[in-house]
Amino acid sequence: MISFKRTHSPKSIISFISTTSTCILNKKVSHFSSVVAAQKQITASSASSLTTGFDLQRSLCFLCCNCNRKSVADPQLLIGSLRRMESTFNELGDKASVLDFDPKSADVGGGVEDIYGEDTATEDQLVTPWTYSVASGYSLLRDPQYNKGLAFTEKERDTHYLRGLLPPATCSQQLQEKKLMNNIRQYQVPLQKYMALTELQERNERLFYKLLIDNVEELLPIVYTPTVGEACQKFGSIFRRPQGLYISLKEKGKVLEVLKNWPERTVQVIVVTDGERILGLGDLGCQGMGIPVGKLALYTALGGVRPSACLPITIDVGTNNKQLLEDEFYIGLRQKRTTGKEYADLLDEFMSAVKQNYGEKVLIQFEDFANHNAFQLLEKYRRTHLVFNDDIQGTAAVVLAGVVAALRLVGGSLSEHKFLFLGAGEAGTGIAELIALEISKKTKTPVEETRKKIWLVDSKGLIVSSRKDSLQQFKKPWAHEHEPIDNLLDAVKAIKPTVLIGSSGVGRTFTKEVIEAVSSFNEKPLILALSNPTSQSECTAEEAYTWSKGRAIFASGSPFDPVEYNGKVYVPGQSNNAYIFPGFGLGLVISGAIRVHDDMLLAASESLAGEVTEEYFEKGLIYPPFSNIRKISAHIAANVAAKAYELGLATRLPRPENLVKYAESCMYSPVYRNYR
Ligand SMILES: NC(=O)C1=CN([C@@H]2O[C@H](COP(=O)(O)OP(=O)(O)OC[C@H]3O[C@@H](n4cnc5c(N)ncnc54)[C@H](OP(=O)(O)O)[C@@H]3O)[C@@H](O)[C@H]2O)C=CC1
Ligand SMILES: CC(=O)C(=O)O
Ligand SMILES: [Mg+2]
Repeated sequence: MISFKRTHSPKSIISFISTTSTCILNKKVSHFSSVVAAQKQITASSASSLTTGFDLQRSLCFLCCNCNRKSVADPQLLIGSLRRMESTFNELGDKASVLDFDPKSADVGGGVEDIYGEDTATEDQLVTPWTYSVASGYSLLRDPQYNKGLAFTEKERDTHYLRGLLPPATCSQQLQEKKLMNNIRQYQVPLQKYMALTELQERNERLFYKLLIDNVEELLPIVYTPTVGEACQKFGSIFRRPQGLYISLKEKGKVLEVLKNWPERTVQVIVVTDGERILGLGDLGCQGMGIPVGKLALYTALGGVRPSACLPITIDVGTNNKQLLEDEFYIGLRQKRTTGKEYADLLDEFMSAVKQNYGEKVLIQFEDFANHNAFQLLEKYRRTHLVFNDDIQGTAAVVLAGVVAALRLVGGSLSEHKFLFLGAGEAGTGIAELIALEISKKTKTPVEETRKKIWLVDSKGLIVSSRKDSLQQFKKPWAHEHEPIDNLLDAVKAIKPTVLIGSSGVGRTFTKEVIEAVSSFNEKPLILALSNPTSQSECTAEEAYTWSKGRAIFASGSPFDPVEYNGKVYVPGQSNNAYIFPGFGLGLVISGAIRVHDDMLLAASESLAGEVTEEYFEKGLIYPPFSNIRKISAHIAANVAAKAYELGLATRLPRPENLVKYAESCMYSPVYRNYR
């Protein structure tokens, strides 16, 4: 048996960690609890030495005798590491007591025999799924967090046992990026591009993020809407390796244990879905996992949150999607959705377990829950957890920003405009409420009054007071006095909105008649078709420009190409919460915020609106391009953090003086690190 004793001093461990990169364990280590105390002691005594970016807990686990890790798959590799570790310590002046290790006493041999009996085991014999414990050599190439492929330098190839495992050529990250973009551009089918990018993410994480950051406008439609929608629909067929954590009804009573199976301990942002309202595609059950994975990729690429600090989660409570239940490749529980107490209990267990495992400051972003759960979950947990509903709150902030920016083009103040929504769910009522709040704050008018400028249409028609008793709770504030109207066109004619917003999840509902009607009483109608993916957009960019005779100011949830109309090129903007949530989350993380407050949403929105400069207005754009998004996210983060400090909700003290600089300094960079 190989065992280690942690008899050396904290100083020597720190020195070791910063000088022996081969001792970084791979992600499969699960014996963390025994090293937490040691970590605390070491962190306290030598915090300033911890600048290497290595994972201290993982490295310590390697050294900890309590772990009782019986073996590793390649003893020779381990012995090599230990020898170098010994000499490192000796060089540093720490003597022989550093390591109590005798390779001769190891009960594992080397060679090519089936020493673990895995190959010869019969079906009813149990085998142990051994894993490499040292990211070096072959395991380093297989570790997406550290793999650099051909970009490993000659020296790194020597130091990390990579000789012969790679072809002789070396190349830069830039060249790798060029090659990959060439490859990706050759795929004609967006889903193939999605799969190629997923494969890259699992192979070489830094290269994946470098590609995404440097080519954000080209790749966003692949890793995000619209392609991610198709990926979720076909998730079972294209599923290769799990990318997040699946918590199903089977794990009831064991959710904390499931969370502990996740290899990373320092999680800052969780995006969680139960898959019931995936974009405008409905209930995709467990296959909704593509959404948390995609959103968190944007957290890293657009907002600079470290990938290891991001955790995608799908809660599988069944699905009511008959087609999926009958699909042989479906990856989720094959049962109808559970509701009521069983659902609430599982969610409650999840929320408690997250807090217990990751503490008070982990951000839980609810994503694509159906509205009958989404509002209740937000209401239930917003006072006890750091929770944020992207569809309700993130969308609200992004749309408010777009509308405020558009005022520069259409004129008037926010309170002088009249809003009509098609769709009165999470997005619709969330946006409506934030607009009403902003007007209320700006004009010092009660929000009950400012709501009267905003009208919503749902599947049954205009929301009016005579329907109040039968309305869901979140619709009731919008039940104004008016005679019933059962369709959008008549509602447009009666209300005469200056701003028309689609959040119904139903495509092609802004018909020619609707757009002509709204254009008949507005010089420049503001039309936002928010529903995703592209197939569900209330209208296309071309329809908006053509039917309004080039007068509409248009943005959509999923991207559309520029449109030429009457010899002029119109560039549609993308009104998507992706502008907000990465920077918003970063702001919460860097300030150590413990709760989300509506004023933080207003702060984020104001920051985004402020990024729209004259050059974009001239093109009719009401959002800045995504190519500037990291700078935009840093500003949003700074504004959100400033608000958190102002409200007394920030715990990271003292407050950094320059929050923009601080936010930028916290952002993850995907440029390769050099290994010792
Ligand atoms: N661009 C962005 O950033 C975002 C876009 N979205 C998109 O918005 C859409 C809606 O999302 P969300 O609000 O969460 O969904 P919800 O299910 O909460 O709300 C949908 C609303 O649309 C109404 N509706 C459905 N069909 C019709 C119809 N034929 N005519 C009129 N109203 C209809 C529903 O009416 P009823 O209540 O009567 O059933 C409901 O009020 C989705 O496509 C989603 O992708 C969402 C978040 C962000
Ligand atoms: C963008 C988004 O969050 C949605 O469509 O649900
Ligand atoms: Mg969403």
